[in-house]
Amino acid sequence: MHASPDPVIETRGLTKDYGSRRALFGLDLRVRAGEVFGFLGPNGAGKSTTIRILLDLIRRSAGEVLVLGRDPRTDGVEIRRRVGYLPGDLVFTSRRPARDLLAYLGDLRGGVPAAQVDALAERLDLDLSRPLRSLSKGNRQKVGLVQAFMHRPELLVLDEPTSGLDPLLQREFLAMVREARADGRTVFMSSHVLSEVQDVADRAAVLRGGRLVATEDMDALRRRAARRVRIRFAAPVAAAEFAGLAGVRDLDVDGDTVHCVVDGSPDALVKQAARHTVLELDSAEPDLEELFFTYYTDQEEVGDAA
Ligand SMILES: Nc1ncnc2c1ncn2[C@@H]1O[C@H](COP(=O)(O)OP(=O)(O)OP(=O)(O)O)[C@@H](O)[C@H]1O
Repeated sequence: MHASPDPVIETRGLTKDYGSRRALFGLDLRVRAGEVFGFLGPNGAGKSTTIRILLDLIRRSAGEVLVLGRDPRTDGVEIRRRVGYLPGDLVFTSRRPARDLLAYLGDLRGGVPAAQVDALAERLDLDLSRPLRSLSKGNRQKVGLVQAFMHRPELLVLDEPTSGLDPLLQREFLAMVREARADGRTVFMSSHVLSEVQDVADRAAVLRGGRLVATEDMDALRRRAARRVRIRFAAPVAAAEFAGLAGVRDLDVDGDTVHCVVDGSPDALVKQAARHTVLELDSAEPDLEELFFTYYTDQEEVGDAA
């Protein structure tokens, strides 16, 4: 599959009112072909509203929307056929086994080999013979994931895909997302926390109170993010040697041990440390959540001032 230069999802000035209450305020969103895009925001930010508009499950109040080059308002059926969609609120009332539902949905999408369904169910440790209405939240989520992935759609739109999955299954799910991207497919997934998407997303956008407050390239974000570093030397070191090094802050030197936070590249710190004998070095993963959180806080201040 070759990547198209056109965005797979594009919204311009997307606005949604529920009666007199505005849920989305002029959203401009572009998701590129072949990328994994994290759509982040706290509960009530408008993630599900946006996603439902993309699938034409609800209608926008204003603005423009294109999904796979089509307008959901006129081509909703085609979009829903071509997209793998996981709803955020999956409820099943049927007594029939999960296998029947998946076979039915597979037929609607032009036929999906049973072996493909079985392989996904096995990966997610899902028993397809159980009646749908008896399934726990986690198992319902697995059925939702199988139906979203099983026809190998060119675009996956997943609303809170990791909710209800234990850590092992979350990892399996992320592997499925990586495989989809390796096949040239596009994944748009929402979450209320960055940590669930940070390892897999190429870019992420933050939605707050119905407004897009940031869109970030994850690699760039990682490079900018702060890391907490601890270095223990063979002999005591002087604080003055480490104070003022490029990127180093919150320095605390306690005899032979240096604690600090490094913004961006640790190069200056590493070179200074290398003048001594280093016994131990720990560097905590950058806290991207904290970096993203600053956007939320900034926005809150703007909102409070208004
Ligand atoms: N059918 C509806 N009628 C009225 N208001 C609604 C409706 N659906 C959502 N809202 C409101 O619109 C806002 C956005 O909700 P939405 O469900 O899109 O947020 P979300 O980011 O998906 O959050 P969550 O993770 O809690 O679902 C919220 O204030 C919500 O109360």
